[in-house]
Amino acid sequence: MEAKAVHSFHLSTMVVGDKLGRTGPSSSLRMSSGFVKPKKFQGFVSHRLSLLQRSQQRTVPVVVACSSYNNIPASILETGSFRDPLDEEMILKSKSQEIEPYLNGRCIYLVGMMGSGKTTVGKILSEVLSYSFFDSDALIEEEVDKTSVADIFKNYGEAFFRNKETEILKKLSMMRRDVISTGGGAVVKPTNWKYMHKGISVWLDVPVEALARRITKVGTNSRPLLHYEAGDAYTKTFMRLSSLFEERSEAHANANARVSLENIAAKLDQKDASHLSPKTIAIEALEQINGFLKGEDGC
Ligand SMILES: Nc1ncnc2c1ncn2[C@@H]1O[C@H](COP(=O)(O)OP(=O)(O)O)[C@@H](O)[C@H]1O
Ligand SMILES: O=C(O)C1=C[C@@H](OP(=O)(O)O)[C@@H](O)[C@H](O)C1
Repeated sequence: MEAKAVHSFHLSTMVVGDKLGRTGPSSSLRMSSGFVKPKKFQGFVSHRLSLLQRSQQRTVPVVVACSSYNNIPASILETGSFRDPLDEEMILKSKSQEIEPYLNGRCIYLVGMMGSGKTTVGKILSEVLSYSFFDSDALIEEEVDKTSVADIFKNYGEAFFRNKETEILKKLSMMRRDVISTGGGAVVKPTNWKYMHKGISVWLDVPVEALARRITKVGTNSRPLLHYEAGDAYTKTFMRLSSLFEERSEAHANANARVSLENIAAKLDQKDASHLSPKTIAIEALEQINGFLKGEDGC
């Protein structure tokens, strides 16, 4: 998780978390103007639940259109080149408009290894879908008296953190219209899947080399599971991530949709998956979600 930008969304709350380079309490819950800031996550949950009850009175039929890319020039579709930022914006808008009604308000859970871009891509998705964005690590930090994930691991142990993670996912599973960046280890517990399957889960599948490069660049302060190996920063991060990736590969496959950076690079005729922009990855996520929705609808 790394969340540096502060966005405000139309609904009610948004989490701002920045685990990297934080020294003290690391995140806060923000309410848009007109609402009283709750002390705890519980406050925002009850507020969101009342919104949910109101919104449930209006339901959208789940019918998925099998046609796609209505507003996108054929030249872009043929080349598959998303490099021009304006093209990327246009495709993001078009694809999100296409799937938004068929999501029927369901939340999107981003799962994947540490550093896979769940926070970065999650924020892009939440903006284009007009969803709220939540980071489950930041919510846990808020609940544990604004204690950083690293300090929660140090002071209370991993099991305590994992229980909090499950509690948070349970609460989030009652929400609608949220994009949720989960912690990398959330995939391991079957109970967490029970909650995440209330929405649509998307696995960001990033090669371990790219993960290790990203994390080495920003440091491992906020990622306590990477604190144990010996050696130079890249090698120890790579080694630890490789074994975690191995342990979690089956669990990742529970996700409804998979966004493989290697597949995107192949589609775009690019050699290196690590140069794909977050928006290009978000576009692929919308495409894979669309594929999942079509499958649900029998298209
Ligand atoms: N597509 C990308 N290309 C390069 N760097 C990226 C990309 N996506 C994310 N990053 C960087 O990788 C780091 C981890 O990203 P983040 O979104 O916090 O991952 P996660 O939430 O999965 O842990 C951040 O420094 C972020 O800026
Ligand atoms: O992979 C993991 O087990 C973890 C990933 C972290 O989240 P990010 O994936 O957001 O870094 C955080 O939940 C914690 O350090 C444990």
